[in-house]
Amino acid sequence: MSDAGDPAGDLRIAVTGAGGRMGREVIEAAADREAVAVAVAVNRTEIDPVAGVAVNDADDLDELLASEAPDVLVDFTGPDSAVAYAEACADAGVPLVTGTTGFSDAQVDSLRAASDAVPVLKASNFARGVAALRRAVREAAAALPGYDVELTETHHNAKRDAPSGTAKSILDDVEDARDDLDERVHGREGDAPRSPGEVGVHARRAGDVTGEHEVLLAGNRETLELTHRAGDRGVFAEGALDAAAWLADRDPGWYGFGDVLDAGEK
Ligand SMILES: NC(=O)C1=CN([C@@H]2O[C@H](COP(=O)(O)OP(=O)(O)OC[C@H]3O[C@@H](n4cnc5c(N)ncnc54)[C@H](OP(=O)(O)O)[C@@H]3O)[C@@H](O)[C@H]2O)C=CC1
Ligand SMILES: O=C(O)C1=N[C@H](C(=O)O)C[C@H](O)C1
Repeated sequence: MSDAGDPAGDLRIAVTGAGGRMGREVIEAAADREAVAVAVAVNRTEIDPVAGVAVNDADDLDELLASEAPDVLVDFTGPDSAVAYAEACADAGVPLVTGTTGFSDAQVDSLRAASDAVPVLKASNFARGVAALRRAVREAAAALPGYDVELTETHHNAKRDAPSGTAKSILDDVEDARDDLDERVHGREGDAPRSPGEVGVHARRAGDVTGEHEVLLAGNRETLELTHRAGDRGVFAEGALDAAAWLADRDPGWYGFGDVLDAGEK
């Protein structure tokens, strides 16, 4: 399907949401990468080829997974479709990498159910810098007991879910590191004094900002700010392809991007 060809030995990926911001980025990153070929690309609505790759109707995904047998499917779509695609992967025996965010707890349970049949890797952020930010935040939160913590994320004006998936992952990290913090307060208005157990969460949507996450830790006479800024979506696409290459040969189970980084593999 890809003009780049499909030589034996290549990692053959399927891409859902091929017409989306991230789907396009993944296809373009695959075209730039040796030994990765796009075997299947689908989109919900009809679109022109992306980077020379023909894009099929997402309704035909089951058939395409059966006929093309890709090594792994890379999904950046929306929560409902990601769950449906996970079920398709489980039926077809195709490992799944999903970077989609905004899932409900029940939807995460559905993804986990698929991981009984195939390897499933879910990550709210495929930037290596965000993985480092999360480690730094865990360490700082544990090292600064009693300090107030506030998280601010900024994204482009077309982002649907708020707060971002990355913000929620960071908040989980903070709460793991600090037992005394257990109340997420989303913005403040009116008479809203801060209580000790809260973590403030602020979601900004503006222009074409790719994605920024800032964690502020403040005591009475000092502040610490830890910030990650994504320069472009290529950083996420590269991480997702690294994850796809790592996941293709794994046993069924539930994985995160940290597993890829811990293994030290590209
Ligand atoms: N983990 C990470 O590192 C990153 C995660 N993301 C996440 O990836 C997801 C996609 O982001 P982005 O590419 O910016 O979004 P876009 O809106 O640009 O693209 C979404 C794509 O998914 C498709 N889609 C959406 N809903 C459905 C549905 N119900 N059924 C079938 N197809 C659907 C759209 O199809 P159509 O063209 O028909 O609308 C489109 O192709 C978001 O959840 C975002 O938060 C984003 C960046 C990095
Ligand atoms: O929708 C986006 O754009 C992004 N979504 C992810 C998230 O929700 O955390 C990751 C990144 O920040 C970009």
